[in-house]
Amino acid sequence: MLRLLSIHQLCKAYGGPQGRPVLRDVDLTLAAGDYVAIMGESGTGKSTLLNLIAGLDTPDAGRILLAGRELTGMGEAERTRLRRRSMGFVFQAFHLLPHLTVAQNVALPLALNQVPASRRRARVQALLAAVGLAARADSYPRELSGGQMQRVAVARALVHEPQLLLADEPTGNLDQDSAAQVLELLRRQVREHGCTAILVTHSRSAAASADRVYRLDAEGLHLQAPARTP
Ligand SMILES: Nc1ncnc2c1ncn2[C@@H]1O[C@H](COP(=O)(O)OP(=O)(O)OP(=O)(O)O)[C@@H](O)[C@H]1O
Repeated sequence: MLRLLSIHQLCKAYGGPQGRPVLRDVDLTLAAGDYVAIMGESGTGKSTLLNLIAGLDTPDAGRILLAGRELTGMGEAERTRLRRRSMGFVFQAFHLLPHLTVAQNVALPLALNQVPASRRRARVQALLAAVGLAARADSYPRELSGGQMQRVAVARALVHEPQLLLADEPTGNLDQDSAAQVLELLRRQVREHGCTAILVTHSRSAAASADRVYRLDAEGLHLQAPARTP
């Protein structure tokens, strides 16, 4: 099985290496197609870990490899290119651009990756159809419900076929029914795209949608639950 993400002995403190440690000796290995959840008390460093994996921040020690490429050895411009091309993001607060339509929001990663406009249209339509929002392509985010906005965000996160999807508390702003719908959709889409996904969540029911659940605490990242039956 192809090893998609390898994290070795990752350490991060804020205020420099002598500052307050947040992550200590974190290890994680994910195969292509893995869908895992990370839980943990508030402040244990879950978002910090996602930021390091995304290359938005740099660790004090340790290594991160994505499909064999060492992120921790790259300069900022190369990390940005890799992030744009190979990663998709879903956030708690949706982060859709309010002045762009639904279709324009979904097309953003394609534009950033210089996919020709002629090829963007079909791809955006396919993704919007997949998340059940083909009829809302010309709507603006303010005209949608929270659950619909998050479905747009899922389409945007996958439209450029990233290898890795990072979702930080994607159901945190949703009611129970919308949360369940978004999780089901996320899982199905991740499977269909053959993507690897990390879901950070406080919600046990959200975590239960993953194949494995890890817990992050001051000692590191621990596997909490065995793989669920597919
Ligand atoms: N840029 C920063 N500068 C200084 N301290 C920071 C910074 N970002 C996060 N921290 C601190 O690092 C610790 C971990 O924060 P982080 O947001 O990663 O935790 P979390 O597990 O995601 O928390 P939550 O579940 O509440 O979102 C917290 O104590 C936080 O205050």
